[in-house]
Amino acid sequence: MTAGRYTYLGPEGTFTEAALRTLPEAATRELVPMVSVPAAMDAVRNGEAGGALVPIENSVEGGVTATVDELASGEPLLIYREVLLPIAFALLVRPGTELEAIKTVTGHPVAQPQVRRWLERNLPEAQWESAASNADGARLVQEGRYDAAFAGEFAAATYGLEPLVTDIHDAQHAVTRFVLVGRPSRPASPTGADKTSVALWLRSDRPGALLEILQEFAACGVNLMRIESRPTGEGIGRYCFQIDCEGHLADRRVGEALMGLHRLCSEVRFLGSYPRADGVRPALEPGTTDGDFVAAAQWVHRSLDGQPDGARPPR
Ligand SMILES: O=C(O)C(=O)Cc1ccccc1
Repeated sequence: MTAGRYTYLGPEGTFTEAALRTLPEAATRELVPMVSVPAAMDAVRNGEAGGALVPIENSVEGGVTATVDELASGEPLLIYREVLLPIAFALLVRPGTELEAIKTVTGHPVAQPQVRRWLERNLPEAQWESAASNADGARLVQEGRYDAAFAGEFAAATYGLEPLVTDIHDAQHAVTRFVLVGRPSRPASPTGADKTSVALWLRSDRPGALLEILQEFAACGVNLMRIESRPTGEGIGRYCFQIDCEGHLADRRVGEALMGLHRLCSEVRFLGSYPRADGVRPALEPGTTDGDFVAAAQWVHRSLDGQPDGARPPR
């Protein structure tokens, strides 16, 4: 039963797997590790899996480009959930390896900026090589390709390694955000603490084009949580923007802002409205509640019907 299957960035022992296992429904699903983010997402596109968990951004390094680009291209997928996971790395080695013997280290490219200072201080001569994921780095150490890998301490047992150093993180409170994507269908109902993601392409390259987009959010009182630009591959200066904002598409202020984007952009791809992992409810600006938008629309209709509001003194 493929709908019950969830893929994730593998192999076994990634932070992504740890994040996936925090979801209650993971206990009843078949969890299938994939070799890359695109492979995990394509399995959903072609119906082999009902969902995929992939890393999307990190509080130190920013966007995970493979995920950001996959969401903007190919068959559309929607985000249904997000998971936040605090990240601390362990330096995993084959049993008996000592720190002085380490000449090569590996890990996911997003891991490197999170351990850079630790490496400079403790292994200044070691050569870094990127792996497809942190657990894949651990697998490569097991195979003898590298001397050490930065990964979750929990990955050690899976690959017959031992944690030589634990709790490595240059920045305190480093957090990675993961998203559960599925084929497009109705977004989950609003919870009051939601987030909405879109990808957009500007209609033309002219002064103020991006400002016009941002003004739509500002005018509707919608707070932005992430904005990222990615090259489209169509030439220097051609960008796709991805934006996360507070609120659900069903919230009037969000719907109005996105309608503005639809008018202004050559393309807007809705990437989902889903509950915020931190459960934080937005602080609304005066005049931006659902009731305010409904009252404004009713006022327009009353005016068109020849029933203006009660006599107000002219200003
Ligand atoms: O899930 C993993 O282990 C990954 O390789 C992706 C990643 C990279 C850095 C921090 C968290 C997740």
